[in-house]
Amino acid sequence: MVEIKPEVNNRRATDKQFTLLCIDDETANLKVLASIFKENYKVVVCKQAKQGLKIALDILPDLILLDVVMPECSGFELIQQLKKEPSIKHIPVIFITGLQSAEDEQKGLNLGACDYIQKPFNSGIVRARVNTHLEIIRQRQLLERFAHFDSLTEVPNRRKWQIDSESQWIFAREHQEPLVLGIIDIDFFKRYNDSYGHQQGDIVLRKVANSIRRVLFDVGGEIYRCGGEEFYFYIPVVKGTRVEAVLADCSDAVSAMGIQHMSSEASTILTVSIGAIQVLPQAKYNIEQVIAQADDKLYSVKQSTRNAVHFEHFVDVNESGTSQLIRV
Ligand SMILES: Nc1nc2c(ncn2[C@@H]2O[C@H](COP(=O)(O)OP(=O)(O)OP(=O)(O)O)[C@@H](O)[C@H]2O)c(=O)[nH]1
Repeated sequence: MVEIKPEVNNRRATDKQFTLLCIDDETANLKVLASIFKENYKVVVCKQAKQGLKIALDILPDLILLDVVMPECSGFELIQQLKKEPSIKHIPVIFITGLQSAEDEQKGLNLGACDYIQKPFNSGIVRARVNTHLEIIRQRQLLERFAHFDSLTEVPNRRKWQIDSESQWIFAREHQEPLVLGIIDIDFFKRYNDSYGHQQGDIVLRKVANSIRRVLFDVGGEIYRCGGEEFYFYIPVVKGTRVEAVLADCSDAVSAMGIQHMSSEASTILTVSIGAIQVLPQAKYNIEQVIAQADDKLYSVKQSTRNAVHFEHFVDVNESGTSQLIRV
């Protein structure tokens, strides 16, 4: 059983190991819940409702077990706050409470709880109910994985790009932070397939995607397979992000694998071309316009040497048709 302070920056829950957050003002109840679940799950306990909200935001648990009657903030109040937070509103909440009336149970469920367990509870029943909800979560995560990840390369797909690029865009706009959007394309990949076979081409696609993904991961970015051998990516630009260096690292990560490509005109090894645009998101333009410019940059690489990065700041074409460089 771990009791944690909200300021501690805990690791996020992964789908390998479920994390339960138990919020109850009674230490004895927390001990019982922890003893039931600690063998199979990571259990985080918290004695104060308000702290519970902070912890939930911090660790993103898979499931929350919530008492109702607590000093300073009831479980009914807390669930309403939890459901207002975009990053945690999807997390299932089970009330575990001494309140036994049908009205209270109805209220709890109407507030968005997925289950309502009355105290004193039977350990076996609590375990069974929690396991059922975790199984639903497991299934949902699996479905999301199928829906959002490319099965060949295992990087996120176009559908996920649409979701993530939108939220990155909104975040950057709200925080007035620049964002880089770009496209990566493997050079002479048709010839690679023709020379080394489609199966080998598949292996290379996976290697390329994941080598770049590792580079982007370090700077909070992500790569998406949006076409056969075309990948979109974003990089959030925060203080200290050296965008040119990151883009060069992406290109170098592919070259460093030293994958032989004798029919390429760009090199004797497999290389990529990258077009990228940095933008300070504003309401008057959108992701598609920026990606279109990144595509122009990619096209210009493909028309020249390939195996290179063309990177620029977003150019806004105003109503009079003249271009204007947006300062970022
Ligand atoms: N092995 C494999 N090949 C793919 C897959 N998806 C698309 N491709 C191939 O990627 C190649 C893309 O070819 P082109 O669009 O002509 O581009 P390119 O040969 O890379 O030429 P440039 O982009 O101009 O350097 C095609 O031959 C497709 O068959 C895939 O999932 N696996």
